[in-house]
Amino acid sequence: MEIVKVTLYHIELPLLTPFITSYGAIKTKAFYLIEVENKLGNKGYGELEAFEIPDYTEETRETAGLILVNHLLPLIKGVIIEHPQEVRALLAPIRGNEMAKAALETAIWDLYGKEQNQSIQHLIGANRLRIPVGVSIGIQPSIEVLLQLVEGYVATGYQRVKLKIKPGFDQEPIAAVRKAFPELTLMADANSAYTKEDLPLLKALDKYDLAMIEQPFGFRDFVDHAWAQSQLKTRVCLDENIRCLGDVQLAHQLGSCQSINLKISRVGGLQEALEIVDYCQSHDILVWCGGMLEAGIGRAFNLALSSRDEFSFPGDISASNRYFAEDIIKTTFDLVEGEITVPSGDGIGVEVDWQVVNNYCLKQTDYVLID
Ligand SMILES: O=C(O)CCC(=O)c1ccccc1C(=O)O
Ligand SMILES: [Mg+2]
Repeated sequence: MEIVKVTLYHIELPLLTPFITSYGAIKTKAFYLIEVENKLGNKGYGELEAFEIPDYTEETRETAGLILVNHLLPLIKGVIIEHPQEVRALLAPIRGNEMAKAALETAIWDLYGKEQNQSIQHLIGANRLRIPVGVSIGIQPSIEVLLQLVEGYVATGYQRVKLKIKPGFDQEPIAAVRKAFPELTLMADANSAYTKEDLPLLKALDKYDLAMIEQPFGFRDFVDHAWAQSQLKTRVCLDENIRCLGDVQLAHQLGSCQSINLKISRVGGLQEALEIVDYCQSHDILVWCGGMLEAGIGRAFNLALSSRDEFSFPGDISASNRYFAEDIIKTTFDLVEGEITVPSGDGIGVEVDWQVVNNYCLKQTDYVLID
């Protein structure tokens, strides 16, 4: 295939409730929907998931959009792409900027799947029809509110609950949720809110039988995480500082974690994600699918990836109605007995709902890649 046109749709979908982490609050899902078009006029879609503020990783929607347009598109202009696996090497001259790369790469996977009349799920060697999922819960104003929320999600069928924590909101909420739900698969995510000095605090969480604690320390740290993992009973999971397979290898060799939160966007695309899955499988690392509050296209990619057999631990892939009143695709992802059905149509297997896109699109820009 040859990509002859790329369109970016700047979309802002309101979130039903703000999502609050140790570092800030997200009130709307602002992103680019990216459309790639081949010579026949066939189209593929991806999402650029970088947030508005560079407080999760360094990229923002705005910087990633600029990198995509000014530096990535020229690298694919005029290139015949036989398989989406080739895209990563084409984009390699540009350092970092994983979310910009993932947006383009996933859109090309979708287009390739449509050209071949095959689902992404099938293309990546996965075949599970439904996958068990979990929910990630932001920091709440009180323990009572948190308990009510957890109760609601558990009653709805979510098979695992992740609680956001920060200094001052850790022991109490975890103790309370564990007491109310003794059997629940429960974990905590600190989004880098702690330092080495806080180890006693983290050690005190060992008694709550957490499945893991995600990213307690700095977003570029491997050494302190290794030290923490050696002191803790609870598994350490890394999120923010895993940007490529090499980071997973480094973490494994140093003993920085026993689990990886894998996000397609944070590692630069589906191909890198698949190689990370293989490495984790052969090195006894528990790999599971994380989330970026994805809208429908990104969520569909997460479902496809999670339908690989290696994903036994329920990921952060909630149903559409956990975040959105309206989504940009024609189907919704519903929770049925704690599971969500993986899309099976060609490519990513879901159709863009243009009426919704038009309602929430702030700006559309076309880039023509032929002279
Ligand atoms: O439901 C989701 O999409 C995952 C939510 C989540 O935990 C998260 C959301 C925004 C930024 C970072 C994170 C994270 O995994 O740390
Ligand atoms: Mg996280």
